[in-house]
Amino acid sequence: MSASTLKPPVRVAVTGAAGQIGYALLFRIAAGDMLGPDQPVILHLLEITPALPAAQGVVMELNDCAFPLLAGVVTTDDPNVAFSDVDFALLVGARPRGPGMERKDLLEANGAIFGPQGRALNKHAKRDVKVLVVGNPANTNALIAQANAPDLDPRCFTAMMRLDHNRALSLLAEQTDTHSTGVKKVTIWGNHSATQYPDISQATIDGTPAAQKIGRDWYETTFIPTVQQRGAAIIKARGASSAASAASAAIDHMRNWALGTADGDWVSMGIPSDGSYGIDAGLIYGFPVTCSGGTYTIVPNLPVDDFSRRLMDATADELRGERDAVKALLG
Ligand SMILES: NC(=O)c1ccc[n+]([C@@H]2O[C@H](COP(=O)([O-])OP(=O)(O)OC[C@H]3O[C@@H](n4cnc5c(N)ncnc54)[C@H](O)[C@@H]3O)[C@@H](O)[C@H]2O)c1
Ligand SMILES: O=C(O)C[C@H](O)C(=O)O
Repeated sequence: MSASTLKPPVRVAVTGAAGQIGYALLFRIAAGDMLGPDQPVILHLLEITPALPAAQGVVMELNDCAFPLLAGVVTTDDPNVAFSDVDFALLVGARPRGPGMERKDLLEANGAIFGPQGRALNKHAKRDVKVLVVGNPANTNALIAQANAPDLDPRCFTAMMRLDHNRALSLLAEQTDTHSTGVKKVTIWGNHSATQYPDISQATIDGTPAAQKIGRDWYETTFIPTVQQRGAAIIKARGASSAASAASAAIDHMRNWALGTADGDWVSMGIPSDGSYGIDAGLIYGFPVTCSGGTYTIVPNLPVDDFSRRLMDATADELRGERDAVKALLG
């Protein structure tokens, strides 16, 4: 692409830039996977002070790739610098869980990171900044950041459900011997946790309702728990939490938010509830959404049967409990 067909650069902040997700994410953003082949980016990397030398090493490697779309890199340990004028912010920097832990066990250690970052975004980011929280527990960390950014539209803050969504697509494709691109209209409701509800009641597989292709028993006893527990299974297998697949999901989430979703399908995003589907307004909850023109819209009027209602309410209950546990951090 010639320089004259490129858009003006946008600023993309990534926190935890020296971590394992950061390492899988930054090169793909700089290659244009997130915002397209005509969109130059200036990366703003935030790390804690002791990790700055490692972050500098990542910058050396970014430079060594000579990416045509990389228009600059800012590296800092100061959120006020990192979030200055940013159009996008991917909040990854936080502790990962180890074996035997649930993601909410990280609330105390990680919750404290997101208040100051919310305040810095409030002061310095573009007013239409798109924020994706990846650091766990992602939904409640997004709530903390949002609560500390009262001058930004609350809808600027989202949490990542896309890894769960992609896991569900892939598992359904494997089970029905097709490709994940043939699987549409899957929803991950609720929390990015073991209570999430991977719902295939509206899903189609190669155009046929999923319920006609897979048995109810496999759905309830294998599919749902496998998607819910996939993060723990990766930790067990790798000895470290998912990184490349998490980075890929973050790219997918931001690309769809910025550039739109495909006709005839939707994606799952953790977004502030507007009360749709009986979910308390304000909770950062996974919903089915379509995106267009840089905004997301909850898919309306889907039927909810008793089975779905029970699982949607259970994951909302967990989010309410997490919100109550961090009351002191909510500004
Ligand atoms: N939402 C999801 O689907 C999903 C998927 C995978 C991992 N995660 C979560 O993402 C987070 C990061 O995972 P990882 O594997 O990259 O961990 P990691 O330990 O490899 O990297 C985390 C990085 O964040 C940095 N960091 C810590 N505090 C920071 C702060 N205040 N500001 C900036 N940087 C800071 C650390 O120095 C470290 O370099 C974890 O909380 C993990 O559980 C979420
Ligand atoms: O499971 C984890 O702790 C990491 C991440 O949230 C995942 O789902 O892989």
